[in-house]
Amino acid sequence: MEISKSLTIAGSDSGGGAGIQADLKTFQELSSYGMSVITAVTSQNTKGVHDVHPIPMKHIASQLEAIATDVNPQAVKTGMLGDMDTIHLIADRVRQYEWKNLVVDPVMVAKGGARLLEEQAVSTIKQTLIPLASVVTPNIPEAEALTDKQIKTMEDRKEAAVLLAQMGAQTVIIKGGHGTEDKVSDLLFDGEEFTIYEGERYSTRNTHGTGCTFSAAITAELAKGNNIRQAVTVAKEFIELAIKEDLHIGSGHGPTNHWAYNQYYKRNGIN
Ligand SMILES: Nc1ncnc2c1ncn2[C@@H]1O[C@H](COP(=O)(O)OP(=O)(O)OP(=O)(O)O)[C@@H](O)[C@H]1O
Ligand SMILES: Cc1ncc(COP(=O)(O)O)c(N)n1
Repeated sequence: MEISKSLTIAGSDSGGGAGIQADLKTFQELSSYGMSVITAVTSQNTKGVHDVHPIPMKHIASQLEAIATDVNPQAVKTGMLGDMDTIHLIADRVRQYEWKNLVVDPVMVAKGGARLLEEQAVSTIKQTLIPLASVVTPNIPEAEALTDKQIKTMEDRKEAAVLLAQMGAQTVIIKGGHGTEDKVSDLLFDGEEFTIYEGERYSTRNTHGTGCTFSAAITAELAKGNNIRQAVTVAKEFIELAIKEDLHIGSGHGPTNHWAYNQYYKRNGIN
């Protein structure tokens, strides 16, 4: 059996809850071999982002090349990209290396409020990365920034999803973590049909890196050859358990529990 390989192109979170660290933990838990291209090193903990060191463009390019010339991933996700030049470089290399199953998580602002993408680069994501995306996974504020529309109701979310599909994404998932309903609902649009994934909204501060973890789980499942709906079903279960069975690490917004999914199945005697 061929081993599935997943690549994340994102920022490092020294606190271990989001970014590259959340992605690699998720790939590992879902049995996909994880690789990384680091775009920036953040000094970060559960209380916030304290410093950001962007990786020089030349070195981002050489990380991408090192992977492409040896071990090709079956699925790739992007997270924190920082600026326009980095986005252009990544879009260029994804095309050049013919990488398929691109999951674009358009990370813009950290939970604590620090900007992880310069404001002018939002339009670069729209123009260069979304047209290459198999899936784009904005949260509600990111969907508003990408479509220039306020999102209050489910109808607004559907309109935004259609606009994002018109920009070229094959599938759009607008995540509902920032919504105000009692239940949390993620909206999927595949260009034809809408599907709402509704689940319990857990009351916890430990939601640092939920978006990174969710998109990484989709990536790992696509790398294994699953289709998008199968991948989202696993990713929803993975993130729900990771939030529900939280770890209480740090004194701010703690990370999610990346091993909860596998522990749940072990507890229930399923391997
Ligand atoms: N309190 C919660 N209870 C249950 N599920 C949640 C909760 N918060 C978020 N989720 C789920 O987590 C996933 C990520 O959603 P969210 O909207 O929080 O993304 P995000 O804002 O990009 O995350 P982050 O910026 O923390 O990485 C979605 O599947 C969403 O439904
Ligand atoms: C390197 C990196 N990537 C992504 C996030 C977003 O996660 P959150 O919105 O939970 O802070 C982050 N804080 N840091």
